[in-house]
Amino acid sequence: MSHAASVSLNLSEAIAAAGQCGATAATGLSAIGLFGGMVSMLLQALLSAQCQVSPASKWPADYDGDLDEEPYDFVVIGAGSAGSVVASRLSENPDWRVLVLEAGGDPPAEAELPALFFGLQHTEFTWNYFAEPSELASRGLKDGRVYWPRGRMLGGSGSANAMLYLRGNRRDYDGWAALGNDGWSYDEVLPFFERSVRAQGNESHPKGYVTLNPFERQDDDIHQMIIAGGLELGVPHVAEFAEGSETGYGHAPGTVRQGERMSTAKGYLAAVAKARPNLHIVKHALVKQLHFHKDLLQGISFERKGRLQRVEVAKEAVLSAGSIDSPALLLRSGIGGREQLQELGIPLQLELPGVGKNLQDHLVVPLFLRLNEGRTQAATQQEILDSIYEYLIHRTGELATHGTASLVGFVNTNGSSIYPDVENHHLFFRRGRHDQLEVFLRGVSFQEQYLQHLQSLLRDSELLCVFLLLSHPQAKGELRLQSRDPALPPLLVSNYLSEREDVATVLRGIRHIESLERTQAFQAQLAEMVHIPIEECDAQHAYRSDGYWSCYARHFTVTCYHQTGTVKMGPATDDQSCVSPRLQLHGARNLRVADASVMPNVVSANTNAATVMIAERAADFIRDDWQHSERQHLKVQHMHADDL
Ligand SMILES: Cc1cc2nc3c(=O)[nH]c(=O)nc-3n(C[C@H](O)[C@H](O)[C@H](O)COP(=O)(O)OP(=O)(O)OC[C@H]3O[C@@H](n4cnc5c(N)ncnc54)[C@H](O)[C@@H]3O)c2cc1C
Repeated sequence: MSHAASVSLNLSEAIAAAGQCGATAATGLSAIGLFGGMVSMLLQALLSAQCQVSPASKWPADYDGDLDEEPYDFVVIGAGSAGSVVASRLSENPDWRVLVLEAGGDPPAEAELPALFFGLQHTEFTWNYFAEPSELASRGLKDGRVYWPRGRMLGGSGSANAMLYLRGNRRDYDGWAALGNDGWSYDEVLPFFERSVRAQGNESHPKGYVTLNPFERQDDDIHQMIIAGGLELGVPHVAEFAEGSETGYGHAPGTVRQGERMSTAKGYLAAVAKARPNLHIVKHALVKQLHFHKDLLQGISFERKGRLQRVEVAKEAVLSAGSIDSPALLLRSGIGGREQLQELGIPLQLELPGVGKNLQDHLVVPLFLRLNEGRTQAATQQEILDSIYEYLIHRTGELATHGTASLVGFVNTNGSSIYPDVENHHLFFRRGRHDQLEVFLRGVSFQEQYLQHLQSLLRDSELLCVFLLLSHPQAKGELRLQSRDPALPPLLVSNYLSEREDVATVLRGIRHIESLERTQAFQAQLAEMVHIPIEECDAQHAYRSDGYWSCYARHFTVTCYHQTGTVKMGPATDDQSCVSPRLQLHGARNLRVADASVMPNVVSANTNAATVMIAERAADFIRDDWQHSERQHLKVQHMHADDL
């Protein structure tokens, strides 16, 4: 980031003078109009550049035709990370009519700018879910509840996420296969990862719809400090996470292109929708229920513009509403544990006790380091203005990236394996960027007194927040319905830090960050762990003792937004599994689930890449099954003809 301002414009004075300048320009006394014309051209260019960030033409049209005419071959519920992929792949066959029902609409402009992704939270573009309060975790958050947003727009959470592209570790997928999920080992899923993306620097890769690129690098001194600190502790610097998430510090590529987000809704849907009359996308369509006759899904009802509608399914439906809404929709449709459904008075359609169970998430304990106290320049208003101009006109600069967030550290805190047990993300706040810190801390729901304390430090220091993420949580949470009324959100239980092993791993992760704090690289930037005053922890424990850090972790337990596993994949012999290894709902003939909810165990990395891979696999299974049966059908017809 360029910290030097080239022109010393006093912004407040300039704004105050603007009114007077307008009056002078109107009377035309002190200008001949040439310069005024140039300024007006600039203003028009800026306004038009603003409109180009997310114009409606960037997104597929909202289908407004008659949905009752004939059944759709395939109906995909949710146009998120996974649903967009499934719908795009299925509609490659021009003979198949494909319908997508998405509860949200087009993403707002803010979703396009990598730097603003936290700003989407707590808005109408997110499902604003909160987990239940717990004695064991998240006590320093508002109402003691951790906020679990999911994207509610085309692209789903993939339009609200931090765009980091990481596949997870070979061992994750081999572990899925070992649970009886044939075909899901790392070597078997790798081609589906490759199929989904255009590799970095390869704009003409024939397979992938989603482009990967490095994030523009800002705050290079901070990147170097973290990498050098890691090296001092023996954690390697990894040029590329070649085989998923192996231990080391390295830069993750982003699902980003020329400074703009590249969600699957953009890459897979918008890119093809105009050319595919067999693909219909209906926005603001809130699916309410799945209708079965015995084991056959026949129709889907949804609400749109205040009207309840129903669409019929000829071949299959694919549920891609994400790890919270997919199980919730199944439960509302009578698919789940018998007792829970009976309690709510929902008629049992299909007994699948695993629906909503096995909820896994990467909990995060954010730790703050104060840097360069008293010796760093505060960000100026002019730099902020420059960054807006730079983004609007060139799609580069501070707004085209999220600073240090792309620098990821996978660490094994036992030092005994290359399989990481924690992952670190890094969020850097320059001195004076109270606006950025505010958006972040409000996003993660910090209570006001903690927010104010951190804000006060930013007056004369920089802050580095290390997002300490638990890679393999032993504790599992749960999703239940609190009512059959779809207007009421499901009840979410995080169970964060309810297993001793998880607390122990978090403690080792914190010790790793303390060791980093003591390295020469960190000391050169005057790094010092922030002691946030927490009454309960300070009263009961010596600062930095194990007891203190456990107490700290139980106050500041947030999420990395990786909820998974609530409609678990597994063989029919596992009574907690909900879908087969071909992603078919156990006990139903024509319903598949394809999204992050099917992961039997959360991968040891951020979950978007794995979700896209799952969706590619789902489309492949469907194509295989139906093309095979259509070929069989044709063969039978031909045989009949020959017989005649
Ligand atoms: C803030 C945030 C940051 C993240 N950062 C990263 C990151 O940097 N890297 C990474 O790998 N992962 C990241 N993740 C996680 C990743 O984005 C998700 O794992 C992934 O997007 C999940 O995809 P999905 O298809 O399962 O669900 P989603 O993408 O959430 O899609 C579900 C879709 O279904 C729609 N829907 C839900 N209910 C209904 C209904 N009843 N009717 C109709 N439509 C419905 C939703 O509106 C949504 O569009 C992040 C997530 C969040 C929220």
